[in-house]
Amino acid sequence: MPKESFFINRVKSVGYAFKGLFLLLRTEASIQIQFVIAIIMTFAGFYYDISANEWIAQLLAIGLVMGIEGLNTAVEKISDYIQPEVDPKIGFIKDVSAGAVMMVSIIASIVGLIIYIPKIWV
Ligand SMILES: Nc1ncnc2c1ncn2[C@@H]1O[C@H](COP(=O)(O)OP(=O)(O)OP(=O)(O)O)[C@@H](O)[C@H]1O
Repeated sequence: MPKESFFINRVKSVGYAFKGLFLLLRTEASIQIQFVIAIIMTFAGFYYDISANEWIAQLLAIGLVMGIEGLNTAVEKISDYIQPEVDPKIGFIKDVSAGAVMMVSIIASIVGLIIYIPKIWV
């Protein structure tokens, strides 16, 4: 494949990915809620003047939760597309996908507690 076409294809892929990001933010309530929480936590980070390492942990936690939520949304959409009827296998697939979001959300909450509890209560 010629180099130019490879480069143009990469640029197009980035464009599609941004389109997906805006679609998630515009249409998915769970992502919208997480986005609002991310903004609140960013303000909290500046207010409590958290360290560089704490910013890294917080940003990774936010990115992980929202990224996995995006994949969970994709799993839900594929599931509804391939099987609109009630189906225990689809139920299992959706449950484990939601479980992945829950797993990173619990860890992200713990990261938040580790960062902010000493700043708020000490
Ligand atoms: N086709 C189906 N067959 C069996 N169980 C299903 C099916 N669709 C959904 N479920 C069950 O309902 C739960 C919620 O599914 P749903 O697709 O509404 O997800 P949600 O988390 O409510 O999504 P949303 O982000 O759209 O609010 C699933 O985790 C699963 O247990």
